[in-house]
Amino acid sequence: MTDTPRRRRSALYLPASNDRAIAKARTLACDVVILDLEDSVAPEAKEAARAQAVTALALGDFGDRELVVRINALDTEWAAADLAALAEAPPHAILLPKVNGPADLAACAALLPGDVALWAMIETPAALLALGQIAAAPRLAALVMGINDLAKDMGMQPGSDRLPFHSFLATTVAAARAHGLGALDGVFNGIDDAQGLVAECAQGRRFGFDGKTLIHPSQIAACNSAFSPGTAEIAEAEAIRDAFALPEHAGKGAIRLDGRMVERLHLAQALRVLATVGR
Ligand SMILES: CC(C)(COP(=O)(O)OP(=O)(O)OC[C@H]1O[C@@H](n2cnc3c(N)ncnc32)[C@H](O)[C@@H]1OP(=O)(O)O)[C@@H](O)C(=O)NCCC(=O)NCCSC(=O)C[C@H](O)C(=O)O
Ligand SMILES: [Mg+2]
Repeated sequence: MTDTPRRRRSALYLPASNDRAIAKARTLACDVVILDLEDSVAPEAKEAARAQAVTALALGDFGDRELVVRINALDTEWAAADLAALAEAPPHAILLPKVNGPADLAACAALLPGDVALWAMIETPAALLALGQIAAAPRLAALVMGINDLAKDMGMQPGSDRLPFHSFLATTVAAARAHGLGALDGVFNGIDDAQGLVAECAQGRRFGFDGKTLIHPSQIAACNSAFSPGTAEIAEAEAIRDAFALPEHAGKGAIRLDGRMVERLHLAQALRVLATVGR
């Protein structure tokens, strides 16, 4: 199987109130642009930000980048107007913050234009307890970690290894995989900490995320690199593909390759890696 899901290595948030950032996003190497109407926009700028998001979407020119708008939470005074405005210029997906359970997603989906997907932020304690039901919601296409809000609501101190979050990172990826959804890791707040970013991207990849949400253009290159297969991974995938293609391995489920067992599930994984790099 060589299905190639959409690449979502790097998803850059930007306040929709910031027109310079919107213009810049059209030139950046991120896979996803998330126009934020929520926490990065001050209450007094909410209406202007919404109007700027609609204008940006109508103008387009974002190339292949997937366009997502994070609206305000459903229990705020702004959410209904956000959804109504986006019906005029629909993005690829709407990201709903502060999701507590599947009812929030159903309420949002009922107001969405037909072909717009729904993404859910996993950033409340209630969402962690309802992950399975959230992930099963109709029209949902991706789960996005919200580490800052989780840390706030749970009184947690993430630390550089994010140890208190490990179980949540793993169960979020499990919920996404069980329902065929994308899974994006949370943001790294240290804009000037390049080493810390590299480490956290690598950690997110080990947990199985497709990519990471970002807050600054300077974070994109490291993130794209961390969530792309490296030279060794590509070479290994080619070796597995080539080994299973040998006549002596025809019809075998498991073979020996370089001193270890390789099964057809590894072949499927290898073919997916190769598909992402067009081989
Ligand atoms: C964090 C920032 C406020 C830093 O801003 P600033 O110091 O002004 O940035 P620079 O001077 O370094 O900017 C240089 C140029 O790059 C553009 N820029 C900056 N950030 C972005 C961006 N995110 N996207 C596109 N372009 C960007 C600037 O406009 C400058 O351009 P130019 O003037 O033309 O040279 C700022 O980076 C920022 O606002 N970042 C995004 C913040 C955000 O969206 N936050 C919400 C998401 S995070 C979150 O909520 C996570 C989750 O919910 C949770 O709970 O964890
Ligand atoms: Mg948040």
